[in-house]
Amino acid sequence: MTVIEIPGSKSVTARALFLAAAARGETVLRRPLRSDDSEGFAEGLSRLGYAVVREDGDRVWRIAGRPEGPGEAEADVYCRDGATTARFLPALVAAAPSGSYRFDASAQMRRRPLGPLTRALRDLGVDVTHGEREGHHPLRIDAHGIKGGHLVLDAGESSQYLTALLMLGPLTEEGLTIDVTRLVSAPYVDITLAMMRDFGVEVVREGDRFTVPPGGYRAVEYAIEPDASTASYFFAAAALSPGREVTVPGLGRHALQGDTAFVDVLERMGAEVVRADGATTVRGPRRLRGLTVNMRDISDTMPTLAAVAPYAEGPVRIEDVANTRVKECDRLDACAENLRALGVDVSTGPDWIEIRPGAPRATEITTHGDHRIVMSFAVTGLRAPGMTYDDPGCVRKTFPGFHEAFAALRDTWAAEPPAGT
Ligand SMILES: O=C(O)C1=C[C@@H](OP(=O)(O)O)[C@@H](O)[C@H](O)C1
Ligand SMILES: C=C(OP(=O)(O)O)C(=O)O
Repeated sequence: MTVIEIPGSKSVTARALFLAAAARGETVLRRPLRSDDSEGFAEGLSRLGYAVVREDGDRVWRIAGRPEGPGEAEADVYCRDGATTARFLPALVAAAPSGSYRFDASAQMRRRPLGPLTRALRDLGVDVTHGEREGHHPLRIDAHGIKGGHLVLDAGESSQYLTALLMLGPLTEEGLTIDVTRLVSAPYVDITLAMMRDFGVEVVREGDRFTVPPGGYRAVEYAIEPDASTASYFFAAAALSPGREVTVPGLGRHALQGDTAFVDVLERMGAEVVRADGATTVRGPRRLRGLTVNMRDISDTMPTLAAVAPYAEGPVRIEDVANTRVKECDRLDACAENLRALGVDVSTGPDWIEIRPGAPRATEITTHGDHRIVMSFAVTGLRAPGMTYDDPGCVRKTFPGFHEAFAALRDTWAAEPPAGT
């Protein structure tokens, strides 16, 4: 059995930072993610005048909440590549009684949309000015408090618009009612609702309507669980390796993150999965089956599945993942491009990809600066040694130590025969 310690969840860390910043009192976060995305979020908070103090070798972050709003009346915030930073922080400052805040992001993040969110903020009376292109970074928020009210939101492109508005709700005078017309990545909204509850706010959900009461958050002590999307590479590595087992502590059957359901997909393909209270284990089968799977809820793990798919005995068809085209890169195209370069037969449509069985030959992976493309094809590389990447360092977005951790797993397995052989 190989035990892998996975760094903290990006999504949980970003929400915890938002909620802590807005809460009454001091929040203590244990085991936050330390990566480019979460550092960018914390840096953004510091720029806005919220204090994030690091302790215990950076394993604990203390945040002094400011329910009254940012400490700075004006600030420039650079959101790097992080969509949680680029979409959540404008919502955090929008309810401030006054202030002018400018946001910008990397070229990659500038290409990604946030129009439905900024339109909703305008509907609430916030002054939003887009710098170059409507619905994209850079942008400026001129805040003068938000009364609250009713919104209709299309979150069919990204659930992060809804998360941002839900977390903003308690900071408005009268609260918010949000009717959602479309929603992708729904389990991320469940994370938001569960964490808002932990910080003292109960959102009422009736079908597609979310009612958020006013009143603000309270500070708490909060332990961040390991990142389930990051864990997918290690679970996939086990699934590709007959007789090998990977156990991830801290991600058990009650985990918050929807991406834990990636192991259900591996199970359908033939892997053995054990879901305990405090850990999940995946054991590699002799053979992997092909399948057709809808990944709308867990689309960050689409590239992980695409990268192991050639080793299944039948075709793997992944459906309902149109929004992976507006992530760090167009992930459907990037997966297809790299699989073809490996010699694998692939087809794609507007919202699907189908991968036929093959025998990948190592190549240089074209990453498009996307951490998930690197980490996914590293898994393919377990059976096609010699893989290289045009930008291996882009893993820093969510897991700066990925290459070392993955090499350690490979070395451990190389040194000992698998169980049952
Ligand atoms: O809210 C979040 O933390 C996230 C929501 C998802 O995005 P979309 O809702 O844009 O699919 C996911 O892909 C992203 O990595 C993190
Ligand atoms: C899509 C992702 O990130 P984000 O949208 O938070 O930038 C991701 O981490 O795969």
